Amino acid sequence: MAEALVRFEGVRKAYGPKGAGYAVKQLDLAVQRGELLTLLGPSGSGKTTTLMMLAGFEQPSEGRILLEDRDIARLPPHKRGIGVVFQSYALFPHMSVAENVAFPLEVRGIPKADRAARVARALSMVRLEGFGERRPSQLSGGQQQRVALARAMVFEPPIVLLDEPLGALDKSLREEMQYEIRALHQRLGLTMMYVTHDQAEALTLSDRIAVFEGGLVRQLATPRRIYEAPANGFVAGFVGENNRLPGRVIESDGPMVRVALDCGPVVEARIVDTGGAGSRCFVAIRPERVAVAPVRADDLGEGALAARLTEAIFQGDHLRLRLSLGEGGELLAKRTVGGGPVPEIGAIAAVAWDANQALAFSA
Ligand SMILES: Nc1ncnc2c1ncn2[C@@H]1O[C@H](COP(=O)(O)OP(=O)(O)OP(=O)(O)O)[C@@H](O)[C@H]1O
Repeated sequence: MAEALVRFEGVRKAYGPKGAGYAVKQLDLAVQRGELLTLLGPSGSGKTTTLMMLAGFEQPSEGRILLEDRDIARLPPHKRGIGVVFQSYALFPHMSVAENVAFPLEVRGIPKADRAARVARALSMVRLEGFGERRPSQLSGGQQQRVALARAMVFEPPIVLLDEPLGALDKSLREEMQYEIRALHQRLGLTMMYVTHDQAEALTLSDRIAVFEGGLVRQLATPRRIYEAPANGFVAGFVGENNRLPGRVIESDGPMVRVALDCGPVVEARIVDTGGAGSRCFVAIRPERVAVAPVRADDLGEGALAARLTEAIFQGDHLRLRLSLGEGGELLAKRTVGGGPVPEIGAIAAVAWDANQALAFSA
């Protein structure tokens, strides 16, 4: 069992009077030593509030926060020894890069003689050797964010918190920095808590992801499990693309359920959290799991459904196919380029998927 570095125990947070609602409703969460844990969720779901309570800029209304088994709820931020990186780089513009990185050491009373070597080491970790004399304004956005990262790591904190640190960067730089942060985390064995609303970023970076909604963690698991085995309809819809086919439960049989889709067809799916016969539900199936083939001689093939291809968009490594299914149903499929014949636009196509890959959620 990995060891917990940080523990949130029964934490709740109301900003105003409690009757007005909680920004964090109930949080029991352990961050393991050496892991990169991402808090992922839509705007307003409580991610930043959680991070701020750990950093010490907000106080929980209830519950305890433990760092290395010590309750830190009453400690001010600078006594917690936690590194924080925000979206806005928050570098001091009038100081050089080296002075910015040295600042946390100065505040902690590290002798001047020791500072230079530690600053140089932190700058080399983020590949900014030789940039120490520059001012932040003489650096690109990505470089400034690396300085902020160096400043958060220079005093070797037990955990580094990052709140949408790449939010201000353009897409390609963002992706490059994601790999850099991940590499840094792995190389140094750093424990990190990372906030983002970008699910692709969370999948790329994380050891584990906590998916937030409405002040609650809806699932806590590895990126792979979050993607392949979402615990509820919210996670299925929020992480990655998913077809959502509404319908009604006909009957369940062991782990499987038969669903009459609102658009007409009856399909089988694996039960996640559906109710009994007659209850509303939806079936989620990933676009890459939907096989699409031209119909030959009016024969759909066993287990396939008939759908009309309405759109095919070339996206380089794959085709995005849009299909209409039955009465008013819409289905998205992805297939690799060169992966067999594609039906013509407007033609009836045979669509099929493995029933085990279709997940049924209560609606
Ligand atoms: N200082 C504050 N005073 C009052 N309410 C706040 C404050 N900060 C956040 N809230 C409210 O608490 C809830 C959770 O906000 P929080 O910033 O934690 O969400 P988030 O998931 O980080 O969203 P975002 O991605 O937009 O930053 C929201 O409803 C928000 O309006």
